[in-house]
Amino acid sequence: MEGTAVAFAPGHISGYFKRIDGDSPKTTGSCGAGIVIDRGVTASVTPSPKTSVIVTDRTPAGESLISYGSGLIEELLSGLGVCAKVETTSGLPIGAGFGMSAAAILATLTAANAVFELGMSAEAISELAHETEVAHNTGLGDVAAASSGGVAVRTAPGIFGVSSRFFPDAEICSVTFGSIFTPDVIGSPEKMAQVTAAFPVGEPATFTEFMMKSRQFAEASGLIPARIRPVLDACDEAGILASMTMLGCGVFAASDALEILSEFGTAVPLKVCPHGPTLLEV
Ligand SMILES: Nc1ncnc2c1ncn2[C@@H]1O[C@H](COP(=O)(O)OP(=O)(O)OP(=O)(O)O)[C@@H](O)[C@H]1O
Ligand SMILES: CC(C)(CO)[C@@H](O)C(=O)[O-]
Repeated sequence: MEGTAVAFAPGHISGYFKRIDGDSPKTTGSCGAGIVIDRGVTASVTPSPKTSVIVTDRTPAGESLISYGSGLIEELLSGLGVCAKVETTSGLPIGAGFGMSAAAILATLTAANAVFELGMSAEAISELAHETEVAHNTGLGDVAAASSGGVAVRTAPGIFGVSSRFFPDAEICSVTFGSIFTPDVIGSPEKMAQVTAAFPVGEPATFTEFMMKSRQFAEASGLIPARIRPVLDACDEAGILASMTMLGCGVFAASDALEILSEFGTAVPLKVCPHGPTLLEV
């Protein structure tokens, strides 16, 4: 095997969710809804005698090397029986509620599938990506959502749980102050009980309904960090719908809230991504 394959997978902002435990990682996941966003992870995969992973981010705040090595990606490749030099570049900070782990897995698998000619279908890639996320507690519903585009509503766990997708031409804006370690939250039965109790009734049919349900959920979930309260207040005052990025210390707002969010940190304009993982180069 020779050459390099490069793939992109979109990130995902989860607005609300509840954990559903099945009898295997395949049937475990979450219900909820979130936005598949146009920033995500680009992965380049080059066959090599030994696996190595370089994780970088190229976010609006600048570019930095995050780590040499990623247990998640190394385990994934070893499970496929291949060795490669992998470079992942995240367009948004890792751990901040933008679903970068799911995007990294989906992008790496899409590129590895091409360069090693593994013959996996898009469905098989999503299935393996979802099982990997759940097994590592790094996400529950991000893979199901980011396997395609739009605002994704999930009514069952796993990759077949998306009941609807809609594609608003919305200006979205986000600001983040750092990470919340996902495994600490989704691995805690106490936190998950409060999250489940906060799950909103009914499914959103419009972007406005999605934003309202997300905020209602965030308030009732007990997950809102004090650090983001002034940002939510400023959006409320300006009549802009906003909520917390699940699971990160950040806010996402509907409409062009760049000016307001920029008062608090580096604000990022985002769009709804119309597609899932894409092969860019092979
Ligand atoms: N771009 C990446 N490349 C390689 N590994 C990654 C990448 N992003 C995340 N990971 C791995 O996933 C682990 C957990 O990430 P985490 O789930 O907190 O991030 P996230 O998916 O961006 O956040 P969230 O689930 O809140 O949206 C990280 O510690 C890292 O090992
Ligand atoms: C658990 C979660 C909020 C973490 O990103 C997400 O995977 C989801 O919505 O299930």
